[in-house]
Amino acid sequence: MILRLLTTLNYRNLCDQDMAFEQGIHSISGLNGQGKTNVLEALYLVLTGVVDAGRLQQLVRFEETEAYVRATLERDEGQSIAEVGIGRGKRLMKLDGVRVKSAELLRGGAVFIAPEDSDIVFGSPSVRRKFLDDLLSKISARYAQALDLYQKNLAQRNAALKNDEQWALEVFDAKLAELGTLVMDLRQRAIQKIQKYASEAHTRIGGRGELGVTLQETTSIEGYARDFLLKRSEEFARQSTVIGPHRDDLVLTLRGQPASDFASRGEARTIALALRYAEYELLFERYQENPILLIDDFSAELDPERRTALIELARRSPQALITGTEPLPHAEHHYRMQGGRLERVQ
Ligand SMILES: Nc1ncnc2c1ncn2[C@@H]1O[C@H](COP(=O)(O)OP(=O)(O)OP(=O)(O)O)[C@@H](O)[C@H]1O
Repeated sequence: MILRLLTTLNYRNLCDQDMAFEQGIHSISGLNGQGKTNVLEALYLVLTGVVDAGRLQQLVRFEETEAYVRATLERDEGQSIAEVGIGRGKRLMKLDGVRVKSAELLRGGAVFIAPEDSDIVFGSPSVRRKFLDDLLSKISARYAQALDLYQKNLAQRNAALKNDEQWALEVFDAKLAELGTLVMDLRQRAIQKIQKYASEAHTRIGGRGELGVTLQETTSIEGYARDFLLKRSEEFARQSTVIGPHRDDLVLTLRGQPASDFASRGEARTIALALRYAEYELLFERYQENPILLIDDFSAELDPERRTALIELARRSPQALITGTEPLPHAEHHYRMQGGRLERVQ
C-alpha cells in the first residue's frame, strides 16, 4: 500500500492542504512544534481509526468544531480512499465512500513508531498489555471481540465481589474463565512470533545481547477454574479479580535480565523498535500488504550506528514517513514542516 495524497481540513495546527507522497523514505524535518507529529498522527488515524476516544475533540483545530482527513492510497487492487470526519467528540469513517466500523478499516495500514514507545519497556504492565492487546486486536477480530467481552464480564464480576454477592460468582467465573482462556490462548500463540520477529530485528538494529519476550501469566488455561476457587477469599478481601489476562504481563528481558530494571534509555528504545518491527511483520503476515511506516522523532536516544541500522530496516517497507528536527540523510524525498504547512524541498 502506498499513500499518494493526504488531505487535512481543520486538523490541529495543520494548514488545510493536499500533501503528495511517493514510494521510498520521506524525511519531514522542522523545528519543534511545527506540526510534524500531527501529519503522522492524522495519517495513522485515517488508516487505522486508532485514537483514544477522550482525545478525539483535541484533534479539531482550536476554535473550529469539525475536522476532516482523507488518504488516497494505491493498493494492489487499485486506488482506495480512506476518510475520517471528526466532530462533537465522535468520528465517522469511510472507505471508498462507504461508511465503515473500526473492524472494517485498514487495520494493517500503518505502524507508528514514537520515542514514547520506550514506555513499553519502562512503564507498568498495563502499558505492555496495551501494546499486546492493540496488536492482537488488529490482526484478529476474534481476539478483539473476546477481549471486549472479557473486560465487560470482569467489571460485572468485580462489582459482585464488591457487593459480596457470592451467589453471582459461579455464573461469572464460568464465563470469565471461558473468555480468559480464549484471550490467553491467542496471546500464547502470538507471543512466539513476536519473540522471533522482535529478536531478529533487535539484532539487526544493533541491539547487544539476546532479547527475550515472554508472557507472565497469573493462571493457566488448565488451572483457571481451580485458581478461582483458591483465590476466593483473597478476591473478596481485595474486592477485585486477581487472576486472568488483565493481570498478566509481557516480560521483556535483555541478556537474561529484566529490561525494565536494567536497560539503558537507548537500549530500551532499541527494544521498543524491535517490538514495533514484530508488529510490522505480523500485520504484513495477516494482511499480505505492506503497512506504511511512520517514525516520529527519528533520532531520539539513538546513536549514529543504530540510526543507520534503523534506516536499513525502514527500507523493508515500500514507504516510510520519518520526522526529525534535522533532514534525514539517505531519504529519497525531503519535506520541510513550518507553521503547519508541509513543503517539498528539492
Ligand atoms: N487542536 C489544535 N489546534 C491548533 N493547534 C494545535 C492543536 N493541537 C495541537 N496543536 C499545536 O500543534 C503544534 C504542532 O505539534 P506537533 O506535535 O505536530 O509538533 P512537532 O513538529 O512534531 O514538534 P516536536 O519537534 O516538538 O515534536 C503544537 O504547537 C501544538 O500546540
